[in-house]
Amino acid sequence: MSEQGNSTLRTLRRLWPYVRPARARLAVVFAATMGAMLCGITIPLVVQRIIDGPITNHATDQLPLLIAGMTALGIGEAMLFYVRRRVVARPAAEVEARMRGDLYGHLQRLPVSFHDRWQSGQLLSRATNDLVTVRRWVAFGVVFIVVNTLVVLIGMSIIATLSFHLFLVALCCAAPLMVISYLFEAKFKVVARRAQDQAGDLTTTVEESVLGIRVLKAFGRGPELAKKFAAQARELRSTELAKVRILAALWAVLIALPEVSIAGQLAVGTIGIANGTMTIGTLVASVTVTAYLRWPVDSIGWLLAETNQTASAVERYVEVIDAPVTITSPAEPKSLPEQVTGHVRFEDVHFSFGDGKDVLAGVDLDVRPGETVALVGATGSGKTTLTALVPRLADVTGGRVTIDGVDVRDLDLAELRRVVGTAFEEPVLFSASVTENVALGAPDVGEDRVREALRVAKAEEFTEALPWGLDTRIGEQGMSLSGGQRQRLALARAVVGRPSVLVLDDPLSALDVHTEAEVEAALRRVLHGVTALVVAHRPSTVQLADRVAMLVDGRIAAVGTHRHLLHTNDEYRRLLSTMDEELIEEEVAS
Ligand SMILES: Nc1ncnc2c1ncn2[C@@H]1O[C@H](COP(=O)(O)OP(=O)(O)OP(=O)(O)O)[C@@H](O)[C@H]1O
Repeated sequence: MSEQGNSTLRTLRRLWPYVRPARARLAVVFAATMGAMLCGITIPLVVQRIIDGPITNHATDQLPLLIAGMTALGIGEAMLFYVRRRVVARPAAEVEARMRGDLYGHLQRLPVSFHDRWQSGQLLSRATNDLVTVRRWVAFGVVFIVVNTLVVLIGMSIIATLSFHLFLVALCCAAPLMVISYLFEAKFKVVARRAQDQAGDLTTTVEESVLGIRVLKAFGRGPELAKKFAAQARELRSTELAKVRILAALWAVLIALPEVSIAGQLAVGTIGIANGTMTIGTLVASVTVTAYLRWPVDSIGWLLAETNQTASAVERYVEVIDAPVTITSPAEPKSLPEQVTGHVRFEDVHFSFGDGKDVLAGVDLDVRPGETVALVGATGSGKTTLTALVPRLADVTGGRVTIDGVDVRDLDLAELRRVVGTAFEEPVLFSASVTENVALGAPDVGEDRVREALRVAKAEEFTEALPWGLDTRIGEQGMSLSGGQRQRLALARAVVGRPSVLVLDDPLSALDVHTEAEVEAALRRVLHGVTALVVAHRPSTVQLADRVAMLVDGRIAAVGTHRHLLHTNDEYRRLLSTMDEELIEEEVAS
């Protein structure tokens, strides 16, 4: 078998764990399909008996039996095809569902760094289009490629037993089929993979433009993105057309070959009948078998296409499913003390995104229990990266982060994330009720705890005023809520599990003065009694903190109270001046 064919088989073998549980029912499908095809291909032999018997001999005594046999074969074929159709749907759908479930679970376990690298449209197309291709192949492709190949072999054997000369004619037409299929497979696989990747890119563009519709409208960039979409769609169309061209050429040959075979057999058979070396029944049976083989032969082209397309789909699937889950719970996790104080320490912490550049180059920071430390630094200085290390959204590449003296990597992930509450710069909300969105922070809490969290985050009033109160389904991305409302819901989510440590990545970002005041008030309450590390882009956030840590060149350049740093540190003053000139002047004057 060709290298290409080998790699296709190797790839398809990855389906086995998913197909295994459905193997009994798939075996029934195979048996029913094979049985149906065998019934069909046996009918010409009965025709031969009728022609060479009752018709040639003008004797009808055997006719009822032969007609009954033929009818039984026809009914058997129909019933077995019925069984195939009835049985096949469920195992194929189960294979698809299991694969999709695994993919989804794996995507959840994969680290944030994986999702940073992969376009969501590519992941989406793998979870949808590619798995539909797999289901179709399991239900249809794999069954018929095996059954039809066997039927072609059986058909050829029948022709061989009928007449060696007719068999030679049929074989001469079958040989080019093998060569063409071989050439076709290599070519089609490349184009099929390209089409699937391009479909993924197209999905990404659609997804990005839907999610970013406000930005696109605000900046009038819709037409530009439409152009990008049209270009990608054109590219995909031309790849699809290339696929069609390859298939069309193959089909032309596959359709022509049986016709040539029938013509050749009629020529050779007629000479045989004239010479008395062949019966009419033999020729009719051979031609009928060849005609019956038309569908199995014709179908081989697109079944190979489907097989290649499925191999590409599986290849794309395993690219994701084989991606290593690098952030996991240790085999023997350590425990935190019963009363967690929330003492967070960064000890000589280094971090690199794998490009050889240290974003964090030896960070030492001690956040005492119950203290709020604001993290400031120039844009791109690594503030978000530093905060991500506490709940292990990323792992340090050097040094360690500890909570109450225990390295976060030694803790069970579920326990760590129970202890550490997180809110991000972009307060993502899901298309679910207010309660469900908040309870995402601690799934096993009851409604009273959700209400308490909403109260703390100053979100109770507006959520209760929603049409169905806390049961109101808030739109995708929380679009039906204002920025300040979304921020407060994200804060409620961060505190609902009563964490000992809070990590907040710029919770006042992109708010207007009015909503900023509301969220700030919420923050004051949220921060009370927990250890908090808060990324600050605004002087107002800085003022909420007990101390401020300034990140410069991957290290903490200064730590102290806001007032102290303001009076003693030029760089801090410079940094803050980029945030709010007026506020600094007021402070310095006082
Ligand atoms: N996934 C990534 N891969 C490679 N580099 C990254 C990645 N994410 C961030 N960086 C780089 O790491 C550096 C620190 O980024 P980070 O987001 O932590 O900065 P920040 O201080 O939070 O910035 P800002 O104040 O603008 O939010 C930046 O130079 C950024 O370009």
